[in-house]
Amino acid sequence: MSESPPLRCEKLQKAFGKRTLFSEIDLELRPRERLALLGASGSGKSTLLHCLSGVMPADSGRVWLAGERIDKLDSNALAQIRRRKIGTVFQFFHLLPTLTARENIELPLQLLGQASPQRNERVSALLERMGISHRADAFPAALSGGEMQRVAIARAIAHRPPVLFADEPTGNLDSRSGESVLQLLKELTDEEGAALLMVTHSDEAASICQRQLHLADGVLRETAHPDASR
Ligand SMILES: Nc1ncnc2c1ncn2[C@@H]1O[C@H](COP(=O)(O)OP(=O)(O)OP(=O)(O)O)[C@@H](O)[C@H]1O
Repeated sequence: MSESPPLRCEKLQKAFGKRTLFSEIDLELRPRERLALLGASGSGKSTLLHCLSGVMPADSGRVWLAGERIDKLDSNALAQIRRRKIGTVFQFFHLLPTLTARENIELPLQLLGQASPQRNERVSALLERMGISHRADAFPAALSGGEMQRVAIARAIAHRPPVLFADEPTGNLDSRSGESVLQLLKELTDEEGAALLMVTHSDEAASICQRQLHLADGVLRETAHPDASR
């Protein structure tokens, strides 16, 4: 049996008041694929990401996460699916300030009821992989932006979701930390077999993706990648 696409939507439509941001959006993310979503400020990129990740209902259309249709679910069922099937990385990290780096990464595993020894093993391996083992017991306020984003990426992927969403993951980092965070995001999605949908304004960030889509006037257009082998 062929693998379900990690993410798929058909005829997705969203308006705010009289302004239709997009309509008739069809999109399929292939297994392990990284896709960049580009477009001018205000074109609706984040709104599309929110509709695809189940944060916000679309006005109409259908969305599947790893083969499960999510657009008609009640909030409990949706929360359960989102917990298992997606991880999200934000521009401003969104770490819980009262938890240490280790505890932030552990949280999604706890919510899924994973036993403590497996949790510890997974979190230690991720801390090591992200090069932040020495910061495991630090609270977010004591971490640099780059370190916070590494924790956030580890947290997003800890439960091995088939799809990661990232909204401007380097938007709040200097260029050097941004570059190393992108490299880690690329390597980690490859190693873990996760697909990635990333909203970005940055060509550098888009260059880690095999596919680039531009949203303009409510329409998605694919642009050829200048270096598809990256
Ligand atoms: N909850 C909301 N209610 C009303 N209007 C909204 C809401 N969320 C977003 N908008 C409007 O929808 C438009 C698209 O917003 P969105 O954040 O999706 O754009 P974007 O392409 O991600 O922009 P940017 O690149 O600046 O982050 C904007 O005009 C915004 O003001």
